[in-house]
Amino acid sequence: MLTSAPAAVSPNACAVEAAARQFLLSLKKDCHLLVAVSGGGDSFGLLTALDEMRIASGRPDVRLWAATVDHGLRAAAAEEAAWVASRCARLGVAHRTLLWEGEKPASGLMAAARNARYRLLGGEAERIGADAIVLAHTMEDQAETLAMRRARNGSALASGMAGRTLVGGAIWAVRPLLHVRREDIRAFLNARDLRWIDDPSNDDTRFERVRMRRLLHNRVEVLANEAEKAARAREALSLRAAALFADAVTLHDGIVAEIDAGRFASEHDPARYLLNILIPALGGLAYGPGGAALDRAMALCAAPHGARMTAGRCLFEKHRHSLFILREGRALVDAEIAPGGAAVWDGRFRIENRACEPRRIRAVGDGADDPDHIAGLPRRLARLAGAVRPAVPAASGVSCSPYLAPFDRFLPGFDLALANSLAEAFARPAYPDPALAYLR
Ligand SMILES: Nc1ncnc2c1ncn2[C@@H]1O[C@H](COP(=O)(O)OP(=O)(O)OP(=O)(O)O)[C@@H](O)[C@H]1O
Repeated sequence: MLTSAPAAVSPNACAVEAAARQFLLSLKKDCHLLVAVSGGGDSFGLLTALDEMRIASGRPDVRLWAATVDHGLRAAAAEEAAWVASRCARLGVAHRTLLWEGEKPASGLMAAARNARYRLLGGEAERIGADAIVLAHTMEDQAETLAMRRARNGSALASGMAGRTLVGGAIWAVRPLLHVRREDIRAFLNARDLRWIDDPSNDDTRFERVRMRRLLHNRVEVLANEAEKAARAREALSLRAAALFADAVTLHDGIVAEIDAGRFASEHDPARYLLNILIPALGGLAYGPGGAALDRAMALCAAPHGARMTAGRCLFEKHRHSLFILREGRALVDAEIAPGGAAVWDGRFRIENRACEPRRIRAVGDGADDPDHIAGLPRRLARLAGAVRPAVPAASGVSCSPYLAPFDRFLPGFDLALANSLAEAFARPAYPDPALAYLR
């Protein structure tokens, strides 16, 4: 384990105190926070600042917990978590180490580790009854994220990280240091003679983020300002998409979207944004197809009757004035659900098994459903839609509720209104309102 304390002390150490104070003052009374502390300078600085400023800003009612995720990927991780635990004990903050157990994937390890980290933090927040999770992403993280998304998507509409993200449909993860420079956090810790752990992967140029960091040099503030503007533009676009959803989309039985093709063709930007959410919601994937697939789907709005395509596990069909979208009938995988267990099936339905035996969930398949069952749908589409539902026999002890893949794992704050419009149409509860969850 390495700890370090570079000598330079920036005059901006108080930026950390100011951000912590502002955040604390925004919180509801008796707010319970779970601070995600890796032991690095950013998150240890955040915990220290929140602890100190709780008293200094007159918010002793705010209670802090801390958690460290040991991904089980580096030998030193357990020792680092123990170090965080010892620092928390000194501050009088309850701490828990959360271990990522089970098989690790051979590819996509970093994304899987990130998903596991948020799942574990969400579970711990629920266990202790926290009102929000607090993360220590900095201005540098914001600038790197924006630059990486631009490089990947080549889009002028790329945005940075949201100031808050709903995790697992249940708890908001908040980023109060998004406007604070990393060097200021280091200066804050140095001024208190506190040390932290330097994670060696922060210098590992096999990671895109590390390579991007080296390229950015002195563009951090410029990019962070651009991220701020992009966030406002994205939120406005998302609101327009929500209005378009209400006006120009009919959802049949929570399984087929019927789009007013003329409206979509005439409102290109919000329509494209909305399609990139509707497609994964109906296809059961976490992300929309973006790029060329999305352009083809938009072009289909103006195509003649009978035009078809597939993308993002969805079938698209143009009928006179409507574009229909539904899950296509391939790659529907069976799932076995243990007694008393729950799982997400096909990324579209949350299935709970209250029976005493395991239950195997599969798609209804061809020819099993009443083709006229879905009112207002052409018979052939009704039959196709019936076939991609989960087969849930009556009185089997199994219940099934809609799952919105693009939002139920991670919902960026920008999209809250849009997510709630979809939640209502899919007949599922609204997502938690930050104003009720943790804000004053
Ligand atoms: N092992 C960990 N245990 C607890 N919290 C962590 C851990 N790793 C990261 N965090 C939290 O997440 C914040 C961001 O960390 P980091 O920049 O490494 O994550 P990232 O993967 O780049 O971002 P994201 O988690 O949004 O994808 C940290 O400041 C800390 O609050």
